[in-house]
Amino acid sequence: METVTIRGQDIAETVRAALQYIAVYHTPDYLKQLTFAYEKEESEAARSAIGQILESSRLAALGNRPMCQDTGMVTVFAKIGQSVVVEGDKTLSEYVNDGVRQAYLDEGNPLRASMVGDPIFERKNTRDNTPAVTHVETCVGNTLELLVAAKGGGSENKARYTMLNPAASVADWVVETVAGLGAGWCPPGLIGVGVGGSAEKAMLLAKRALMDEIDIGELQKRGPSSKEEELRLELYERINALGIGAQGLGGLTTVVDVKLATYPTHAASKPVALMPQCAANRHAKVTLRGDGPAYLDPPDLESWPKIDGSIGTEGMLRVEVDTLTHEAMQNWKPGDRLLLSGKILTGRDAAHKRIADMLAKGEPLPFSIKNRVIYYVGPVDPVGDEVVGPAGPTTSTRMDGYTQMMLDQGVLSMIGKAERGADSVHRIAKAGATYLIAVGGAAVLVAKAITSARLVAFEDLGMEAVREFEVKNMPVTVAVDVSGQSIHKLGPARWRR
Ligand SMILES: O=C(O)C[C@H](O)C(=O)O
Repeated sequence: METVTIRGQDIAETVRAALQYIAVYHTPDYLKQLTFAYEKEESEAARSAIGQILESSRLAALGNRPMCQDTGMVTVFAKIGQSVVVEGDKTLSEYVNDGVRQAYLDEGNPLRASMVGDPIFERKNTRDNTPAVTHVETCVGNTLELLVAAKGGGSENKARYTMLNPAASVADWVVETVAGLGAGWCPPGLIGVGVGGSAEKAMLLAKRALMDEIDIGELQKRGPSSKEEELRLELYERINALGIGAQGLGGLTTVVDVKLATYPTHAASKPVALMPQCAANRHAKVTLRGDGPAYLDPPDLESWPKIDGSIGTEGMLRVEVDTLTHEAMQNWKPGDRLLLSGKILTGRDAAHKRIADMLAKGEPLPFSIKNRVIYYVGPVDPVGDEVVGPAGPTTSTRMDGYTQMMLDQGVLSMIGKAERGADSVHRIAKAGATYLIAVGGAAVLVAKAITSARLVAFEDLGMEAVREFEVKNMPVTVAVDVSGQSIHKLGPARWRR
């Protein structure tokens, strides 16, 4: 076979372009299946959440801005032909990292840098989203195939693994595990299941499977032709019957597909990995052939579903957060939809830890939390005339350990996504506070409600710094009310089948 030389800088450029592309455009198969889910959804809350995700996706595509504020950790599956020579003085992974750096620091459409260099101690943001996680496999041939993905932290955090006994049921473990995941992985999405091989192989199988085309609709129509397909259908039905629904609000669709990949394994083993994929389903395949960088064709922007994903403000309670009191929150009930206006503070993982460290040392905080509303968010940097880039909520359970600390500081209400832990719910109710949710995955739409943003503290934390947002009619839903009732318990219980 003829040897082909592929320039390292073409690899970097291909990765750059692919990352910019997938940050902005949902894949057509996901859009199609999500639109189908939207059309058949009977739960009003879940239908509204899906509508907001679809509308936000359209705005992202039209405005060339990221569909989600979490623009992900880059994962690349590279398949390199044995007759390929990579020209340059760096490794393939280093060229991939060059592409990541260029994509995330793009001036026209900067993506959010989420990677921290040292995962245990300092956890300092690398500021350019490097490094990527690159898996390289060789094959016979003279092309380089790159499967480029950018996976959000919320769904990656819900990856699970087990070693089953050989006779145990894969389906039962998967369904039970999904039932216990909560909504931090931002359903409706996909579940990838990898079975077999060794422990690490099963994880890779599950992740790689997520990037196969969404085809459950066709599979349902034509019927299964293998045991694997039967298992996919069973999982799809059983997971959706759990009633978790969009954002965990309770509804008909929790997964838009279930992907399965298998590999031979040891007679004593049955490794099973479960990998959720959030609504920001971002991946693309590009092939380099030695004739320059590979680019993806721009999608037809007319092909985005024209649904009424706008927030119908009818029946929604307008709330002025600057004058909000405990008494005013007494009448809020789980599921109530509010439009917030006024000034809210932002803060997420690193800011909460910084606050805790300062309080432990007896240091004064550089801002007051008393009677404030805090939004768990790490926004994308703004461009042009934006005041802030896409700014959807992050998973609130990670802040559960700080709930009492924030309540002691006088916080009135917290905004995030997904359920709170039982202990947090109890503490929130005891303090007469509340917990609200915005729609994860509708980051562009949420950002439209933010009219100004200013840095308040902890600038060194990058996207995790504390900011003050002025919002106008920011749509949120009451998730935990002052009596400790939770929409994430009530909703799924109602829609479980
Ligand atoms: O980091 C974020 O902004 C969100 C994160 O992906 C999450 O879902 O919790």
